[in-house]
Amino acid sequence: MTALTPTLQAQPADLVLNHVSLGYGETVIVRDVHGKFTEGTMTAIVGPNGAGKSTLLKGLLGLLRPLRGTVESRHPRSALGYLAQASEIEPQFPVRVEDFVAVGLWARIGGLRAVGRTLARRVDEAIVAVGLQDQASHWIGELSGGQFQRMRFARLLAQDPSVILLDEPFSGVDEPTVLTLLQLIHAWHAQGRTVIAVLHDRQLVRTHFPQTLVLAERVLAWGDTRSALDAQELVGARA
Ligand SMILES: Nc1ncnc2c1ncn2[C@@H]1O[C@H](COP(=O)(O)OP(=O)(O)OP(=O)(O)O)[C@@H](O)[C@H]1O
Repeated sequence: MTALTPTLQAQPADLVLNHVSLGYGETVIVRDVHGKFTEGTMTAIVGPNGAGKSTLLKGLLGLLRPLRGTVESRHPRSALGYLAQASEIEPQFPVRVEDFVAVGLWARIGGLRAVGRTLARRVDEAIVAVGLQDQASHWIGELSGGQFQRMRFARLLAQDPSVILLDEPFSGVDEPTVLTLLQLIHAWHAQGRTVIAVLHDRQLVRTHFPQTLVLAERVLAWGDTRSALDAQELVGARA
């Protein structure tokens, strides 16, 4: 992707929600969300525990079909990068770091195709970008918690998605790793990619995320971070 400084109003919407309600079975968890995520924006989703933040991400990704309303994506699923809250893989699974990261390519090339030299280089670069070059051939079970999260970010880098959805990416992660991962997120943003992250740390949101969506079953506020968090405080819903 080319670097750009987006004039947000002029950018197309990557994801559009039309009065979307989401839930499980008969139970509605997220109600009547209406709005859009514009290309190149960097949005935090905050709200109390159980507010439906992870559920909203799953709706945006198409992993959960809306109970009401529609979600429109400008991109195929393969161009949406997703970091789930819990790891999607058991840490003791016998796979090496470089192979785990290479799975990020599958979304784009298909799992059974040979990885050519250019793509193999992309995996190497992703591993270096997160500082795991010395662990590339290690089993994933040998990594610390912070290294494991760096590896999951490297897989997203290898995937090269246009829109990145992160569910509590810093939870349980050491401070140096948080700084490294924040740098990667800012680099994605500077490249014009769209970033959406569920976060709990309000100070981190204020410092790093220009846009915020406050969710407590419904959207309480959605806009520039300062106004959204101020509105949240007014209605008394703490992140
Ligand atoms: N697969 C599921 N089946 C049934 N209920 C679910 C499922 N996943 C989540 N829920 C329920 O939906 C509600 C919202 O969960 P969700 O994880 O979306 O909230 P959240 O805002 O991300 O919470 P937290 O900040 O605690 O991670 C919770 O009551 C949860 O128990």
